[in-house]
Amino acid sequence: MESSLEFSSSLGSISSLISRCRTFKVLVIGDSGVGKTCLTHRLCAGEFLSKVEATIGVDFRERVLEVEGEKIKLQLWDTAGQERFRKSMVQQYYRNVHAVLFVYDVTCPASFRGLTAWVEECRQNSLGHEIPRFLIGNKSDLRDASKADRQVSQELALSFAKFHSMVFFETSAKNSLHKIAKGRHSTRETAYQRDEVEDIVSAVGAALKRHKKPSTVTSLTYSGSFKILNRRRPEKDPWTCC
Ligand SMILES: Nc1nc2c(ncn2[C@@H]2O[C@H](COP(=O)(O)OP(=O)(O)OP(=O)(O)O)[C@@H](O)[C@H]2O)c(=O)[nH]1
Repeated sequence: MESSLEFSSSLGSISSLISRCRTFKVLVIGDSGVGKTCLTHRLCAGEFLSKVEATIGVDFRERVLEVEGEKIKLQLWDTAGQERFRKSMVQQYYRNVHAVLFVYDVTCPASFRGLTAWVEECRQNSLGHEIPRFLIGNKSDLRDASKADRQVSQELALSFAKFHSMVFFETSAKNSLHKIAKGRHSTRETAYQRDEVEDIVSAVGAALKRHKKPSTVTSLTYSGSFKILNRRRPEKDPWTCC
């Protein structure tokens, strides 16, 4: 008897958790090859995806997090960067979006210039200015001071972000830990600051927590990824960036 009471009370707490968990659709857009798949995988699974193929249509990934005592679920829509793999789905991408992540590659100025077209696509699909927007410069692990003139500077990205009312982050899906040199002479004394990718998750979560029109989730919370399309993927084009 005691155990069945325990069972029903734990069922009760699970159902209250389910009914209280709000789901937010987060659209991830940017040129092909900037690292949207790797970044969303890192955001949800906490690791770098070493083998990737071009996204066809959309891949979904989910991350549950707690913000100020409330559990919320981010449903990340990892969209295709290549026009031929996205054109039939654009309207679905923009339906009921709660936040947008604009991703570019810091080592590829063309992908930064391409952001203007992504902003325009949002406008054409009637994305309101109240929707939180985040600008993410990915692949910071590939920054090379000797090639600064061929990379996207943080100052330039920051001014773009300010102009478009976006919150700016520079990160790496591969290695987002900041190195801090503690000693002058010893490389072994290198320490690491907190994970930037987690900072992005927290910032998105905090912005969405304040969102006025969330949807309530009706399924169990789940952290992981799943795909909408099950078509065979073609070989990924070689990255032809700057
Ligand atoms: N060094 C480094 N490589 C990365 C990083 N993120 C992604 N990559 C590499 O960049 C390439 C493209 O990554 P994807 O995540 O497939 O790019 P995408 O934007 O999803 O591309 P589409 O699906 O075509 O839109 C792959 O070879 C990744 O291994 C990063 O932070 N650092």
